[in-house]
Amino acid sequence: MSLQAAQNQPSPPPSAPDSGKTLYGGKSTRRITVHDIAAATERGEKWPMLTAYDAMTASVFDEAGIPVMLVGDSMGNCHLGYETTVPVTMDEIAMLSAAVVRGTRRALVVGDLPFGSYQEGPVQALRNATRLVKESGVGAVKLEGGERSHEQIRLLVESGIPVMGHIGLTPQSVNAMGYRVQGRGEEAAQQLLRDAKAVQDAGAFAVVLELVPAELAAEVTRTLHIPTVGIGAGSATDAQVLVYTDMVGLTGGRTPRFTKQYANLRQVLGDAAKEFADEVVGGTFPAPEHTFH
Ligand SMILES: Nc1nc(=O)c2c([nH]1)NC[C@@H]1CN(c3ccc(C(=O)N[C@@H](CCC(=O)O)C(=O)O)cc3)CN21
Ligand SMILES: CC(C)C(=O)C(=O)O
Ligand SMILES: [Mg+2]
Repeated sequence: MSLQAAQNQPSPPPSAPDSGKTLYGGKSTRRITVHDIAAATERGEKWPMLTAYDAMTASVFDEAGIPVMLVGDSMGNCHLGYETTVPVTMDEIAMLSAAVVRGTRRALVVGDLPFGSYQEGPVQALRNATRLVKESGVGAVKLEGGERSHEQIRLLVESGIPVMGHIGLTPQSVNAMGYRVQGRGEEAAQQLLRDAKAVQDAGAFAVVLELVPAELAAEVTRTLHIPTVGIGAGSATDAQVLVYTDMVGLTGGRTPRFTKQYANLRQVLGDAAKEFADEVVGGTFPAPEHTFH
C-alpha cells in the first residue's frame, strides 16, 4: 500500500510494543487474521513473515512473535530433499500445514498451493484450498501467478478463503522461466504492474513480490492498496519474507543472494551430533545421571 495512504491513518505512538495492537511485538494471543494484517499495514507497520514446515520450528517463531507463517512449497528443496518446489504434492502441504497450525497459537498460517493443484482452473483451486482450510486449519492460502491466476483467486475469495498472491519470480515455473530477476525493462515492468493489479482486483489480501528490481517493487507498493511482501525485492515493500532454513543457515549448498543468514544452525547441529558421537565412542555418555538401577 502507498505511503500516502499510510500517512492518512492515525499514527500509533512511536514504539508501542505492548499496546497489544501491533502485529509484531503485540501481546494479544488470539489468532491473527487477514484483517489484523490490513490494519497493521494501514498503520504503517512493516511486518515479517517466515516459512515453517514443522510444529516445533513454528512454535519457536510463534513465541518470537512472527505474525505470519508460510508453509511454503519451498519445503520441497528446504525440508523434503527435492531439487525444486515442482514435485511437492497436496498431501505434503496438507500434512505439514496441519503441523504448523498445531505448533502456533497466534500466527496467521498461510498454506502454499503446490504446482499442479490450481493450474487446471478455479474449481480445482477451490477443492485444494478448501482441503487446506478444513483439514489443515490454515487461515489463508497462497498461489503463484498474476493475470493468469485471476479467476482462481476470485473464486477462492468469493468462497471465503483469504488468498495471498505471488508474482515476479514464480519458482513453480522454473522449467519455463529459470531463477532470473523479473520485471527488468519497460515491457516486463508493465506486465508486473498488470499482474499486481490483477491479483488485487481478484480480491487477494496481500501479494508476494519475488526477485524484482527494488524500484519496481516500490512502484507496485505505492500503486496497490493491499500489502506487498518482498523477497529479493528491496526494502520498500510493506512486509518481508525469508525461507527460514536460509535465515538460520540450514539450507545446504548455494542460497539466493537476497537471503540473509542470522544464525548458523548447520554448524550448531553438526557440532552437537559430533560431540554426542564422540562421547558414545569414548564411553562417557551415558553418565551416571542418565542411568537407572
Ligand atoms: N533455499 C531457498 N530459498 C529461497 O528463497 C527459495 C527456495 N529455496 N526455493 C523456492 C524459491 C526459489 N527461489 C530462488 C532460487 C534461486 C534464485 C537464484 O539463483 N537467484 C540468483 C539471481 C539470478 C539473477 O541475477 O537473475 C541469485 O544469485 O540470487 C532465486 C530465487 C526462491 N525460493
Ligand atoms: C519464498 C516464499 C514466498 C515461497 O513461496 C515459499 O517459501 O515457498
Ligand atoms: Mg512457494
